[in-house]
Amino acid sequence: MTSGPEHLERDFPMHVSVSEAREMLAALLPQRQTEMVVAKEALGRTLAADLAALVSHPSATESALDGIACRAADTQSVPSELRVVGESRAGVPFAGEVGTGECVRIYTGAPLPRGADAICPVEKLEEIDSARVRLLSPASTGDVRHEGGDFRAGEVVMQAGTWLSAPRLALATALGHAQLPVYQRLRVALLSTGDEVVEAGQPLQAGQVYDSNSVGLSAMLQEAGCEVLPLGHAPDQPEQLAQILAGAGGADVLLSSGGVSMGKYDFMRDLLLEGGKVSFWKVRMRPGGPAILGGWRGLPVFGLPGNPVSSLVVFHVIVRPALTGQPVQTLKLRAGTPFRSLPDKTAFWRANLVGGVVHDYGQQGSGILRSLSEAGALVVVPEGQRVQVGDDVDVILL
Ligand SMILES: Nc1nc2c(c(=O)[nH]1)N[C@H]1C(S)=C(S)[C@@H](COP(=O)(O)OP(=O)(O)OC[C@H]3O[C@@H](n4cnc5c(N)ncnc54)[C@H](O)[C@@H]3O)O[C@H]1N2
Ligand code: MOO
Repeated sequence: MTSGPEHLERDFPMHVSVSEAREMLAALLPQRQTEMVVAKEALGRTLAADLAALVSHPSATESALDGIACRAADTQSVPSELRVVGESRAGVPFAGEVGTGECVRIYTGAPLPRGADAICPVEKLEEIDSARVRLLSPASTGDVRHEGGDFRAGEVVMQAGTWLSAPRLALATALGHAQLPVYQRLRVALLSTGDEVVEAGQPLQAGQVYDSNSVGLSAMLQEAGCEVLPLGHAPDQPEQLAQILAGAGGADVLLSSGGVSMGKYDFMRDLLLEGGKVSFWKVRMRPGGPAILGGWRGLPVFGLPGNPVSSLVVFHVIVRPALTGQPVQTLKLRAGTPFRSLPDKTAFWRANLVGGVVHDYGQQGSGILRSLSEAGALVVVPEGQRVQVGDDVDVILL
């Protein structure tokens, strides 16, 4: 007869789908208050309100190039000659009006003078003398940036729920917001488990491994805008594990790695199965299948598998989207090598892009740590599918 923890009487689902796992984790997270944060310090946070532009961009109609501003109609037959009547530079606009046969020297970002509607870049100009230029090609109205052409004052440009990447922080600042309404950080307690796991910097005996998960996961949590409460490392002893978890007060959720699969010493699993509450155990994915979600004394606990590759993949496709509310972004790309999945598991293959085509990274074992850094992408193969060379596949960029 088969035995083991998989065959315990249970009141929770096993082998949930990746999207079910994500939704169940998100459902255990607390509703968060909002706060105002200086834009420079809001990297990775989530906007709690829509942001309308307080100003227009560009704030005035301006030149996109260094050259001269003139009337396009004057330059249709080339070469053409124009009289230079002044200069407009960023911050010091030309006060007059450009008339027929006239031009103004202008620089990128400088306001377009009245009367002018086109730009000719310096590369297409010859200086006849200090007051006259010859145009070697017609001036273009396309090199004028119109006031509000990017966004107009009052326009809602960023939506509540947007995750604040570096470019989005720059945009929020350009909209005129020095402080941003964001959700408070989730406080995530982080724990590594396993007798063989050793903190970096210590000597390593045969059979031991450095605690790479705590460093990788901590960095990914910070990128996701979370506050990390490091709980260090727990040995394979149930009492000590319970004691460490009891010290996670103040956390919104605990993220652990290791001790969730089928082994005798997988105590994170036992702690939740026997003394806690389980929302699900095992996800129909590879790598990452043994992940477990539950609670311990009211604290939501997500147990990642110990294998660093598995924990990275689970973090990417389940944990991060649940913590940030941002969907996993996928691209459709052409397969340059075959990929496949088992009938009951979505496969996430480490892969690389070569000339826009996606290739299998090579060794796919979840103990191959080099793949964490050397693979630039994950190819997603839904349950029970075979991908042939030339087929389109969903790809997540890492
Ligand atoms: N009989 C079965 N055995 C296993 C199954 C199964 O279904 N049946 N699942 C396998 C899969 S898939 C995975 S993934 C692993 C996950 O196991 P655990 O979550 O219990 O993880 P551990 O056994 O504690 O460790 C696995 C592996 O990862 C190394 N590790 C652990 N923590 C860290 C860390 N913080 N930093 C770096 N490396 C770490 C650990 O030394 C092990 O080599 O189970 C399979 N077994
Ligand atoms: O699926 Mo485990 O997560 O292979 O290593």
